[in-house]
Amino acid sequence: MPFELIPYKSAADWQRALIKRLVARVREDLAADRPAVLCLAGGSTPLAVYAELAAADLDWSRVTVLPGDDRCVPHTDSHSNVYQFREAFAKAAGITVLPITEADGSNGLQAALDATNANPMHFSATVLGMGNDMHTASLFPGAVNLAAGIDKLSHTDVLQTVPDPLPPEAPYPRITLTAQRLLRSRAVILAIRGQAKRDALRRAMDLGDPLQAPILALINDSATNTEIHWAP
Ligand SMILES: O=C1O[C@H](COP(=O)(O)O)[C@@H](O)[C@H](O)[C@H]1O
Repeated sequence: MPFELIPYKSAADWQRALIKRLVARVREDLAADRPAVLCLAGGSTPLAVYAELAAADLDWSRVTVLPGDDRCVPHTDSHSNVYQFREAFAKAAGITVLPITEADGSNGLQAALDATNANPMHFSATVLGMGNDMHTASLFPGAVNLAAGIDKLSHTDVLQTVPDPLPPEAPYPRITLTAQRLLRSRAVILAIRGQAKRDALRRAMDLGDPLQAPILALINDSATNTEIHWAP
């Protein structure tokens, strides 16, 4: 089954379940003496989850987190996903937060290549978000290189991209992990909230075309059971 939709009655239930799932994934990898690496969605939806996850009783010094995509802005800018992760995980003593963008906000690929080359194995978990336009990570409908980003046979892990049109709330070029890299993970979790995102998911399924609805490349993968966690 390519995906499983898990609805919650409240945001609090959704948040608790996501934290439990992520803690379990990290504990399992640490117990097996594997590196624990969480590839995480940016944007606004999951930030409260990360802030509470950071208080979990884990050996954070053995955990790495990196964004699945980021905006090409300086790391001191609050639109930067890595800036938001550093704030959210401030309580997780010893954690490594890896950037995939350049600190000065330029659109180079070196940081992304360093982050992915240093972590070539399966992620402990990939957490995805989704925009109302059905983009996930920075795989945007209409981007000129979207086909390369969702090609499952590609050996490319990271891409520079420019959303077209640029979203008004974050009008920046982006660096994104590709679909095949995001899916190389022991758990693929789409974490979304609100009716607009549920409607967008329904629209994506009706369209049936990942070039129009990139989220489909991540939830309709025959080799992956993507968990979709949704709350109002
Ligand atoms: O631009 C982005 O948007 C999506 C969705 O963000 P949200 O604010 O609607 O939760 C996010 O998943 C992605 O990582 C981010 O860079």
